[in-house]
Amino acid sequence: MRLVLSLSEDPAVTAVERAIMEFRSARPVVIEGADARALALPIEDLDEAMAERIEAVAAGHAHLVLPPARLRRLGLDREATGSVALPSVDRTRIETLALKVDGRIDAPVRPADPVDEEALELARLALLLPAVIVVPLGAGVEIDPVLVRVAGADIRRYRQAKAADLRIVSRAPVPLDGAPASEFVVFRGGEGLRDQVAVIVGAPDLTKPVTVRLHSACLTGDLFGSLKCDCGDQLRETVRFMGQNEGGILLYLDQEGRGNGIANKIRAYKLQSQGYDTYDADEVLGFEADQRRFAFAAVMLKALGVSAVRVLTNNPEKIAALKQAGLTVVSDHRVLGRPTAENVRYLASKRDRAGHYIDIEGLLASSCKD
Ligand SMILES: Nc1nc2c(ncn2[C@@H]2O[C@H](COP(=O)(O)OP(=O)(O)OP(=O)(O)O)[C@@H](O)[C@H]2O)c(=O)[nH]1
Ligand SMILES: [Zn+2]
Repeated sequence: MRLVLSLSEDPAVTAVERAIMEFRSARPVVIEGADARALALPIEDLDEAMAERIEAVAAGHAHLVLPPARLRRLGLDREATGSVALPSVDRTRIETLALKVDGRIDAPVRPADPVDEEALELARLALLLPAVIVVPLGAGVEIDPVLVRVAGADIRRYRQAKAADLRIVSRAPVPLDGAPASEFVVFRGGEGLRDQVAVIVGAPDLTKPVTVRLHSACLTGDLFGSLKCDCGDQLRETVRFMGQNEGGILLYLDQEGRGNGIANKIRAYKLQSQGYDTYDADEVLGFEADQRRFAFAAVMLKALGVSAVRVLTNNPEKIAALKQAGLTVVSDHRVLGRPTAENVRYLASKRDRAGHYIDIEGLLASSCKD
């Protein structure tokens, strides 16, 4: 007997979510493109045994897919994803090409196929290093045991499809220091099915522009008071400001490490300890300057009944994203942390390389007076 249980969710989305989980577990998946199929495996956690097994299937036809940021670091002038042939699945060579600071390109770089791009997107969605081994599969070739299969087109559509798919799963009052009348509202869904939190401070009047902040999670700064960034100060200053004024909504977004994940942020911190600045360190790892998308944050605000906002941020991208999503941005205001010996270079990089509105000289002058 065969029973059919039709899943309420979109099967295309389900397939991508299964594939993300396989990637996070260091298992390969099969990506089915319009006219090609390929086996794809992230390079993170590639052990000798898996390398040998991939080698047996690849028979010399594997290639390593690298994003443009990494190719630039390898000395190429490129704006597009590329792939390098792997005559053998050699872990040391793969690591050098994908990760090492002194890596240099040692073979021709071919333009990426659509399947290559989709494999890389899957690695990013899984918060892994953006570097993937791809083995084209000829027509009729089947792999045993059966691997998770996913359509490349579904991977491409996933982020956008999930951005608006958020629902409230729980809410309760949580009195905060300086803002006793606060409520936590937890949303679930979006990219990666993470939990995203809206903290409603006080009782903002939703018929007027509401003070809001989109705050990307920073475990090191928010929780441990790391001196490397300004996040903890910004978080607490926002709550204090909202508590003392007409209230507001703080979105605490699960976007650790500018969306790269905590593991990649700590990899980047290691590079920073060797002298790279915040954006160069990310580039060594293959990440473009900022991976974050903020459209889903606007969806959360709208779900809470907000239509016009005053934004607390120094980041022009956040302001643009809220406008793009159809919210009325009435004004934007700076929210500044304390400058420290350890974070001043980080702040300067954000100002100089990402156009953040940070008056470092003013900050330093005012912190000297204190
Ligand atoms: N990859 C990477 N992420 C970092 C680094 N330092 C801090 N972050 C992350 O950067 C993000 C900063 O978030 P926010 O404070 O919301 O954003 P912002 O872009 O600085 O904008 P505003 O604070 O609103 O002006 C957090 O996710 C941090 O974890 C770093 O050196 N590398
Ligand atoms: Zn931080």
